[in-house]
Amino acid sequence: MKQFNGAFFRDLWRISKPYWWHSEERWSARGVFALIILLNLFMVFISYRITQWYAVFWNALQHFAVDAAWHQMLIFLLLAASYVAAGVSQVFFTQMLEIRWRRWLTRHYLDNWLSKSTFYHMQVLGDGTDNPDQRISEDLASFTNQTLNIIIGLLSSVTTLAAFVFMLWELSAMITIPWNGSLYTIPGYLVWAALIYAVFGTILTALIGRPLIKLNFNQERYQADFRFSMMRLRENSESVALYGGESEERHHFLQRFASVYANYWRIIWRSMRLNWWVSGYGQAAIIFPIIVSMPAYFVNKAIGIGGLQQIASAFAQVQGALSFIVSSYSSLANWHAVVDRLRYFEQSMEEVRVIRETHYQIECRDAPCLQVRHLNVRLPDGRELVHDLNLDVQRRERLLIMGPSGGGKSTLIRGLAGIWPFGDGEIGLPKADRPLFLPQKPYLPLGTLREVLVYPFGVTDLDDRRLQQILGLVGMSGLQDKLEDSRLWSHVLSLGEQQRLAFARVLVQKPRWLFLDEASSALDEPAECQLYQLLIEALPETAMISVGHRSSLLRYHQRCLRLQGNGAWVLESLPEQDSSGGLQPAPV
Ligand SMILES: Nc1ncnc2c1ncn2[C@@H]1O[C@H](COP(=O)(O)OP(=O)(O)OP(=O)(O)O)[C@@H](O)[C@H]1O
Repeated sequence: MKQFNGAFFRDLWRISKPYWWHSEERWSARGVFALIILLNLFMVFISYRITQWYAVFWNALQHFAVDAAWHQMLIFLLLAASYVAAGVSQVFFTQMLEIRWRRWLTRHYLDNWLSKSTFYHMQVLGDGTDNPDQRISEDLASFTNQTLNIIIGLLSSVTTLAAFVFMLWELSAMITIPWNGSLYTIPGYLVWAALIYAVFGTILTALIGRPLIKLNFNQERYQADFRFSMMRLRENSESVALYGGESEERHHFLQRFASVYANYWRIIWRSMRLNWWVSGYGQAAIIFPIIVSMPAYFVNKAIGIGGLQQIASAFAQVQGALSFIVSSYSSLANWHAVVDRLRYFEQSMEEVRVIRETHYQIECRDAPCLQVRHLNVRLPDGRELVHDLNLDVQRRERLLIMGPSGGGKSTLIRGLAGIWPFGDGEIGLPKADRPLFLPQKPYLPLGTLREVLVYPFGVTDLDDRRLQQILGLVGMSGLQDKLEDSRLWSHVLSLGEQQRLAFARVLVQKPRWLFLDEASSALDEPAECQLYQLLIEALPETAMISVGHRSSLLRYHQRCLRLQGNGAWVLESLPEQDSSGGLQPAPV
């Protein structure tokens, strides 16, 4: 699997194609890429000239030609300055292309991950992709960086090869090898020597370095798991502190870190073997061309020091290009691992999409009110939580959903929200109205209190005075002067206070259709009643569908849907509002 075979290149193409083929940036990206290639060609040309320069300069030195040597120094200055300018520009444009590509890919992946609640379905379906956040934040960065560097490196090697093989071939003609009293010339002798040297090196390096691909892949995964476990502690710091679960957590962290540690040792041993080989191979490359040209220098004196220098330099270029894979094996291994991880991530998003399309058969359509027809809600294993539900909820109407714990109330709400992928039937809602769903644990985004209040729609026509008034109404007057404060609100506020903020959100956004999934469960009964009363008075047009356990909620609703947990359900209408709380529901 971990080979640079057709499957790898197909994956690489699949990840790269949208940007280079379809994106709105494709032309500018191609233009910058072409510029990088041109700069590269220019650099190869300069290298070629410098290699020729070696011969002239060293021969001038050998013959004590002072003027010629100084003249060559000047030429070298010009060549070196051009090389440096081209090199710096090439790095600049490569980095520019890299960050632009990364920006585009990040948006693209975020769109796919966030669209149609894919992030949620990946979690619900227990999909195997670990740490999607890391895929998007880190792997995309490595992918763009490594892909560009490796491809540009490869192109550079090919052009270098093309230029220097020719030179080396010509230089080979100068080398004659004495054998059995005669002198022999082998056409392309130096090219063959470089080829054998590089192929031999590449094969051995591939053999020694191949396990690094899997090891690097695992290392990233273990590190992400380790980091994720600590992130969970941060999120649940209070609960862990209250449970006194520190030693258990510590044990858990160290267990995860043990995998990081053990795998890293494997990488160290494997890298050490590889480094022995790569370093030795690199050192030998300095002396190897001199050894193969020695007969020409010592035996038949066909070349001077200049020729020897030129051969060494040209050989180094050819061998360097041929052994591109040799010198960058570990980055190729990393690259492979990054491409694999992105492919798994894409594949998981795709699988979730397919499951959603095959299992999710709830048709959502436009309707004058909430209309539920033949709705079946199931668990992933096929067990039915709600069977053949038929129900209409009109504007201004309020429905309470009750039932045993684990009976499927929240799952039904998820189904009504269109995010639960297992079920079929029909749900109608007025398309123009944006329903608001309040879960039991309100989500408070990072940002100012104002941003928390206007989440998720982001805008409000209400001024500060009205927002402060709303905060007062939901019993959060202590926050009235903190609209611009940016804090980790979910950590600062108690669950009850967070639920009060969620009610404030309802008053800010005034939805026509409001779904409350135990949205007041952390409040005491009087506070819960007060908030319900407030909503009913402030939003008389709004239809409310609540999930709750407390019978005190019955008085705020006109009907009650009781789920039995085995698919069966009963719809009851409730007597008119009774402030005494003594309600006796009557079956419909
Ligand atoms: N992602 C999931 N995969 C498998 N089963 C699930 C998943 N989510 C929920 N369930 C199961 O679905 C059943 C109904 O869960 P749900 O949260 O809807 O119950 P509930 O009636 O809202 O319970 P409670 O009153 O305790 O909040 C439970 O048995 C639960 O374990």
